[in-house]
Amino acid sequence: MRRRAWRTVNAGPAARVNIVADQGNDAAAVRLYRRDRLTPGALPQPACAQDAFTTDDGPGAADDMTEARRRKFWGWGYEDEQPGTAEAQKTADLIRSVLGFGAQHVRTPPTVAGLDLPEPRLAIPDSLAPIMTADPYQRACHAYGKSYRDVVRAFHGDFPHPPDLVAFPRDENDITAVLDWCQEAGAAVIPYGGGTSVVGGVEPTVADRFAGTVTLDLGRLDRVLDVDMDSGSARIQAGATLPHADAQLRPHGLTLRHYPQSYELATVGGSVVTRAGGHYATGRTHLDDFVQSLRAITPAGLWESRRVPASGAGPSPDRLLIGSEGILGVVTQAWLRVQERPRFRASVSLSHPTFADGARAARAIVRSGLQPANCRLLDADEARLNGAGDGRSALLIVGFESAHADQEALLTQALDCARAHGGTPLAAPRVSGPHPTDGAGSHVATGAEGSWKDSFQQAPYLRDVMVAADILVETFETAVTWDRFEEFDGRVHRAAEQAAARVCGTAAVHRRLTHVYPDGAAVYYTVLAPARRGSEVAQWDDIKAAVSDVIIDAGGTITHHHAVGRDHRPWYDRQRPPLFARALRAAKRELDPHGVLNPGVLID
Ligand SMILES: Cc1cc2nc3c(=O)[nH]c(=O)nc-3n(C[C@H](O)[C@H](O)[C@H](O)COP(=O)(O)OP(=O)(O)OC[C@H]3O[C@@H](n4cnc5c(N)ncnc54)[C@H](O)[C@@H]3O)c2cc1C
Repeated sequence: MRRRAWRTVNAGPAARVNIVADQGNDAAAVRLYRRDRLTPGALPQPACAQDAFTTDDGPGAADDMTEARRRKFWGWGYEDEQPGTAEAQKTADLIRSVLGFGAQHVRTPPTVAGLDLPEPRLAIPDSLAPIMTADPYQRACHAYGKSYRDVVRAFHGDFPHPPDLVAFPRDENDITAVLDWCQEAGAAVIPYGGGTSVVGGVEPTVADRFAGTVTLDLGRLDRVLDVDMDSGSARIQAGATLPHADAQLRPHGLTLRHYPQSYELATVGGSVVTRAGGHYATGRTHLDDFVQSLRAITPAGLWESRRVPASGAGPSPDRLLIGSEGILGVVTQAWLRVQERPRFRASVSLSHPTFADGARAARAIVRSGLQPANCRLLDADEARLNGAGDGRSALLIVGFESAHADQEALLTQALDCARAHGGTPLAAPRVSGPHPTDGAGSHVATGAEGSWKDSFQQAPYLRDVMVAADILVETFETAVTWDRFEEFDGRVHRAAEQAAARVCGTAAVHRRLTHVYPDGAAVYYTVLAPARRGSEVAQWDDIKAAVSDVIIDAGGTITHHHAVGRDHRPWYDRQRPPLFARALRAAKRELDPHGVLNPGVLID
């Protein structure tokens, strides 16, 4: 007999968290979502920690944060979204009932007052006092990215190397001034966008030769500066969060349509330099393809590329900065290709007997020339955990969208491909449009598709609760060509299951295809296991090393969209051609002669 329990939790003035537990005999799902937010494009600009600064702020302004909406310094989202202990306990109990492991009692998160941060090794120079701070909250906030190992360490109050200072430049002159001062002072500079890196990209762990570290938070550079309606492009400052960029494009009927799972907090600049992948399964989904031209401040001066729709003039300057992860320069603005808001949509969800069957269907769809906006395959366990299946079959979600044309015929074609590979539609296809350009009354995901979408958007919030409940939850991702796909996926999945079971005693490893290409696919694995309090990072590092070795040995990439940072270095070093590493080092020497920009990332 199925039981459905609704619980509503007030988690703060702006947050109402609804927890849905949908439990059957052998199937259970936990979903946690906030209805008032998380609709891409409709989000208000989140006031960031750094928004407390205005251009009129004087020295030490960071200490006065009372009016600002502050990000959690240890986890995902904002302080006012953090549920109280009783509410977190209820959520944790539900999760434990689904997974079968987790602590009986959740731990309470740390407070800034309880932190024992090392003293800053650098003193703020008078010239930079209006934009720099050594405030403990800001230092803690900028000490880590948002991977599991980051959240765990922050949750434990473990902050051995926060940045000594945090700078909030107001313009490019400020960036130049910070870079100049850091070169003189022998300090390393860590460019910082939304801080959502999951690969140690913003963690200020640098060699002893540096006198200290300064994190350069781009959050004040957050405007859409120009919109070119004729060419369908916009000039956007690097520090704009993706929702804030979208909110500024919306009055023009435009959108970035770049939706990483970290959409809420990630920035335009951070996405460009990490070669981020949005969750459009095909077509234009990588930031690489959005970029028309870039502007950056390097320690050696200004870098700006010419804005043209395409060019055959030698190696692309933009391609050197895209993916440079803050080691070559600080990207300050980008001309990006933007899109008209979609008005027509069509989608369907299908069950497939196995993950491999579903993958063959996805391959057939993209090989036939179709470019669905969504073509996401969840294995049976992943579907169940997301409340989108009973754990017996894989789930394929296919969706099309367009600003101009009805999508029904394309969906029918995709449906035929999927059926030919054992797919069974779970419900009648949904076709809608034309919707108004403001998105009102548009296609709302329902059924399995809706369940998956809710879970997808809420995953980072849920992870904070899992950390408090001693549940290890982390993901890794890769990509491989179709000719090797099934063997590769089998090897990696087995390696993850074995490593997680060896390290944690028991574990669940789920996977999904996040992106499908005519020549291959990106696979994304989620590991859930009981964590040993105090050993979580060692546990994860052990599992991660085992699976990363297999990924590289089996011919995959160490990352499809999470970037390299510091954490992926050992495997990236094996993946890239040695001569390329030398060429990259030479470029860095030219642009950053003192090597102050993000040392340890990508190269030494
Ligand atoms: C829950 C979760 C889900 C995620 N989902 C996705 C996903 O779906 N797709 C995806 O691609 N990634 C995903 N990520 C990873 C992360 O969100 C991306 O790498 C994102 O692009 C980082 O953007 P950011 O603004 O937060 O950059 P940050 O984390 O601040 O920085 C990332 C790197 O870029 C550098 N940097 C930042 N801004 C600049 C700048 N202006 N100039 C020069 N260097 C800069 C930093 O030094 C660092 O090395 C996810 C992360 C989390 C926590």
